[in-house]
Amino acid sequence: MRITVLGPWGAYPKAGDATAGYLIEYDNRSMLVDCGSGVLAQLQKYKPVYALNSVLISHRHYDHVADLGCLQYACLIDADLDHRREALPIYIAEEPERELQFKPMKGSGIERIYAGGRLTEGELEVSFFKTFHEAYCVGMSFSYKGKKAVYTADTYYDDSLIMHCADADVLIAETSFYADMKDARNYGHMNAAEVGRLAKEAGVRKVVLTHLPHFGSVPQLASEVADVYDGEIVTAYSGLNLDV
Ligand SMILES: Nc1ccn([C@@H]2O[C@@H]3COP(=O)(O)O[C@H]3[C@H]2O)c(=O)n1
Repeated sequence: MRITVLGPWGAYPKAGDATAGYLIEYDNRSMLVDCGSGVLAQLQKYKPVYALNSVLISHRHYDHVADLGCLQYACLIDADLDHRREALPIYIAEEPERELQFKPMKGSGIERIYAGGRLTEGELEVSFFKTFHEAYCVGMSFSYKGKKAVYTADTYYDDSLIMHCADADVLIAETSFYADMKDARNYGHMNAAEVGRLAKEAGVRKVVLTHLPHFGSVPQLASEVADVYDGEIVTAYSGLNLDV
């Protein structure tokens, strides 16, 4: 599978860029993971919106869903133009007892995903695990032909994340704060030292730092992760390809 980063920023996009969004391509299929601000514009650098087969949303914070309504409009227009024959399934993480915020539209459908759940699409298996954030949020583990990629989505550090990330070929980890931000947990996020610890304890082969902060010096994050973790470290940017 090939993962392309569409947006590496937390909170809001830098000029011309995007917040959380990842394109996963496998077996001639395309899955969008998170749909933050600017993601639709980034996506279309690589393929038309009607080429998407499914969408997964980790949680309903704006920097992960800001472009979702516009994505639904694109599906509506594509359906009217006959570019899209099947409704695009949009899977949104939400607690079982809560109503889903987004409503289906012509061209797209809305379905629920939750921690402990699974989704199988061809040879791609996705399992969802609980993360620790202000909104209900799921991390995602992708298995394809013996390879494993994990996306933490938004979370503070918790030892329970280790088993979900264990032995991943690639860990895409939110790295919202610098190592000296000891109370990252209070914001529902990880600092760079905690990302290093997670990558090390889980024994992952490569860690990709994402959900990047708008302050400080972003390259410093990788050196702070490297103080703890010996494997390969890449700081995400829009257009980064990860072949897993
Ligand atoms: N003191 C703060 C507070 C918040 N933030 C960012 O704002 C984002 C709000 O949505 P989120 O998904 O919880 O991620 C937060 C941080 O990236 C931040 O970078 N610094």
